[in-house]
Amino acid sequence: MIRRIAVIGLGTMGPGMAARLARGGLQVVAYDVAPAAIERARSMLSVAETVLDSLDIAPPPAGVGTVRFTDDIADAVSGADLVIENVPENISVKADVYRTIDGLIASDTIVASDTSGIPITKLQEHISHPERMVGMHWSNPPHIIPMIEVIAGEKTAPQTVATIRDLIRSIGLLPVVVKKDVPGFVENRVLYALLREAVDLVERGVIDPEDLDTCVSWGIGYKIAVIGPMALLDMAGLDIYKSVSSFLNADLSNRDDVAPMVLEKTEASKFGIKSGEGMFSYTPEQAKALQSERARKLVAVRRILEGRE
Ligand SMILES: NC(=O)C1=CN([C@@H]2O[C@H](COP(=O)(O)OP(=O)(O)OC[C@H]3O[C@@H](n4cnc5c(N)ncnc54)[C@H](O)[C@@H]3O)[C@@H](O)[C@H]2O)C=CC1
Ligand SMILES: Cc1ncc(C=O)c(C(=O)O)c1O
Repeated sequence: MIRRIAVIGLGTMGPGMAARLARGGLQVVAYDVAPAAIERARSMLSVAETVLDSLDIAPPPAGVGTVRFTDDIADAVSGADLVIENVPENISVKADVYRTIDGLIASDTIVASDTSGIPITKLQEHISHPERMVGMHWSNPPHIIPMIEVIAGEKTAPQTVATIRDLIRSIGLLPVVVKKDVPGFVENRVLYALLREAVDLVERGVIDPEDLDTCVSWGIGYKIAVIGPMALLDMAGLDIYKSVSSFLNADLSNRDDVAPMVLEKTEASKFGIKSGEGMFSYTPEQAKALQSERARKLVAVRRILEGRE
């Protein structure tokens, strides 16, 4: 039974995840190596709680469902039934965390990674009880998107997968168990196929970035929220898909390295909203306004999709 959860790493993903778990009645202890990240996470927590209210996700009874922040990793993980690791997407950074917590947790504590796509089998090499390690891949923003992928590595015990799947269900979220530990799992394989083509089209001057977003959001995104890709094939007709894919697949980007446009921007520390500039530019005020506007729209769409409006 999972009651107490340690969330390790409070950057983009950690705070919303902590808020959503607490709303599900779990006792969360949240830790980051950077004091500034802890401070930022504290303020993000109340923003996420307001969004959870607008999704009508009822608060748990008083006394359960709390988030406590700590700057001590031993304090964070001691007594935890589940540790969710949310540190940067880098095997050696993640391995350091696993090594640090290895001696601090019980042998049956589950260690989940929110990795975007590092195979769980690789991460398991760095922990002494690999049967208790599992992928638990949330989607950003984690307090709003209900789907979470659950991935077993080669050494993950089936019971570990079942426990995490049941936990996700028990707090009203939607687990999807991925059957093979492939890089990127399923969500990011699909997303990165789309992003590779989108970046390539902008880089080749086929379309401007703003128009690319209009085309994809209104042409594909809006539709795909209602009709998934497999159902869409049937709606369009497999005969049409066969004809178009027979000439188009060979023309799609098959780049197997990072696009120069992305390398150029990241080398200039243009990471997107978090640094004020990426594909577009953002003042701090614009970034804040954009975040609440996006949350408001995602909540409205989700309420409709769930048949609550
Ligand atoms: N950004 C996204 O949209 C998504 C990211 N992910 C995955 O979640 C993980 C975290 O991603 P983000 O939150 O975006 O990263 P981030 O870079 O925004 O935050 C990472 C946090 O980890 C902290 N950190 C670094 N080393 C640490 C350590 N040894 N102990 C404790 N904290 C440490 C950093 O101070 C930072 O606050 C990555 O594996 C990423 O691929 C998964 C889903 C979506
Ligand atoms: C660009 C990008 N990369 C990874 C992830 C998740 O792992 C996301 C997301 O959840 O939105 C993303 O947008």
